[in-house]
Amino acid sequence: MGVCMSNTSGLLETKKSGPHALNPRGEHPAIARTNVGVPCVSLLTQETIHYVFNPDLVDKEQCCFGYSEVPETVRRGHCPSMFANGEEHRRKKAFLMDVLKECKNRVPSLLLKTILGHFEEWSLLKSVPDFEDRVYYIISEALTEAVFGTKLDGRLALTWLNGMIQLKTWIPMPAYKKKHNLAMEALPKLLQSIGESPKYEELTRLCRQHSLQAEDGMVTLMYAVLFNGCGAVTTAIVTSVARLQTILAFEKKDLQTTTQQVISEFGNMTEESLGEMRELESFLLEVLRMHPPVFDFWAVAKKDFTVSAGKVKEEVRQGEQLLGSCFWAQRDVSAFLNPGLFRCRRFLDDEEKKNHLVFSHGRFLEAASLDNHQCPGMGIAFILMKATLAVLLCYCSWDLQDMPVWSDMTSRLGKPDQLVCFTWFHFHSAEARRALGL
Ligand code: HEM
Repeated sequence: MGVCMSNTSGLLETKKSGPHALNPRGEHPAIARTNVGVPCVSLLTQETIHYVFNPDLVDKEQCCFGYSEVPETVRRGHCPSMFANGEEHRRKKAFLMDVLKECKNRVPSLLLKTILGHFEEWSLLKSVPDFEDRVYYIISEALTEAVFGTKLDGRLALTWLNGMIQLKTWIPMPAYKKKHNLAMEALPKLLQSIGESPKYEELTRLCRQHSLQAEDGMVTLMYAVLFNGCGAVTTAIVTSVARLQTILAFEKKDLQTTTQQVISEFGNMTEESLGEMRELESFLLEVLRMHPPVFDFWAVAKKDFTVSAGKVKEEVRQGEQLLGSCFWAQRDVSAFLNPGLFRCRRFLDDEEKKNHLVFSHGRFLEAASLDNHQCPGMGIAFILMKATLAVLLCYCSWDLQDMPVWSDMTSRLGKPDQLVCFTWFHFHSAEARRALGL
């Protein structure tokens, strides 16, 4: 079961093969000892991945994802909620959950307003080569306006995001270093905009209520919104647009018709009407099953324990790194028939299947809480993803530059290998405004 490899060769293999490095012979092990840049015990099935979610057994390593890290220079030494443990995590998560709860009902209308403005602008362009970045601008403008009362500069936010993660290696990485320097320069500008935002006083009051220093709270919130939130949502939208290209024509037509029916019935896009778009939801869940934006969940054993899967057992020692592979757990044949096949209606035909999704750092149907690291932004994420895709499906036309192909490169976060670009884009703006009562 053990694979002897140095950190450097392990890292290079992981960079080359992504999650396939964990399953090189296609044997689908439940547990594997390997080296992906650091030695780790990887957990690859529905049965074993849950050990990585158990705070009684594991802790988060401060600001590290196994072989990579978020250096203190891009977070002013503060520790975002997803890397915090125990009491610090509880305080930070409680603060974030309060903020997200307060702003959620503003998200649909702010998003639609932002989408209309951007799509009208895209329509005037000859082509949209930077489609991926432009989705990030839409999502971050809408979400930052909901949270801070003013939109933060999307380009600055993306510069910060793109330079945040650094590899732990001696190999010189000039491209990473350059992005890191740009991210460091973006950070004070973003914090300044937040300091001048209409909601700043209210947010710092909330920080005090949760015993957080203002800057600690703001960096934590910025990370949650721009990294956890906008990063993952943008990726899922881009992957969905690529997937729309690969499904059968009648399946795409069905998605369009059923979404259009809901819009006609409600005449708007609110949490309620979005909740009725069940075909679109099943399509999205299938995108997130096959192409989760976060492939790997990392943790460190805080005591010795045994991981078991049927007859297979592995002793884990305190201090060892664990890697829960969301990518493989969501391709586990014990839960999903033909897991390598993209099936739009998989979650419509069988609702129970949702229990086996773990892309939110735990069971999809289990709520986020102060005692777990599960994503507290799922409600908002589905509003953002469904509303954007509904407008794209019902009121836009485009052509992709390349037929999407997936070799599951970790750096692409679930998106196809090549950048997703439009050779042309048209937005039926008047029709959209009429249908949505805008
Ligand atoms: C499809 C979209 C999304 C996916 C797939 C996703 C997934 C995840 C995952 C896997 C984690 C755990 C990361 C880890 O601990 O290693 C996480 C945490 C988190 N997410 Fe999301 N997320 C999404 C959208 C959002 C949105 C829209 C927000 C905010 C509005 C958000 C806020 C957070 C926060 C604050 C955490 C940290 C939780 C904690 O500290 O316990 N996420 N998310």
